[in-house]
Amino acid sequence: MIARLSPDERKAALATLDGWTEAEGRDAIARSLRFADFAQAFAFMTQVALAAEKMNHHPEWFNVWNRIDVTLSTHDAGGVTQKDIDLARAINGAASRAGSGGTA
Ligand SMILES: C[C@H](O)[C@H](O)[C@H]1CNC2=NC(N)=NC(=O)C2=N1
Repeated sequence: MIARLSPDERKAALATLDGWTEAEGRDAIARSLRFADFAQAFAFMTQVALAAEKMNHHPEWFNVWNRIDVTLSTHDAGGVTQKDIDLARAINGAASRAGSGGTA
């Protein structure tokens, strides 16, 4: 089973991930994104869903209209692992392609 990152490792990884922060009250990382409208937000979610399936690593997310709140943690490990960092990087790539670099 993949190991959780240490607090220092997690901090170092977050420093390379625009828009991501430590989640409140749990061993997870989080980012909020805002798009032009719901259609753009949902198109982004579709891209991320395909990448998540490929990686077999899935986000916890909440969407209302043009906003998406994403939280990443590795359930099997009970905290943040390299898989979450990799998925966060894929999410940032999809966000910049979808025209939202902005953190809500
Ligand atoms: C059986 C399946 O491979 C596992 O449940 C995968 C699926 N996607 C996952 N996603 C996340 N975020 N954490 C996991 O531990 C995880 N495990």
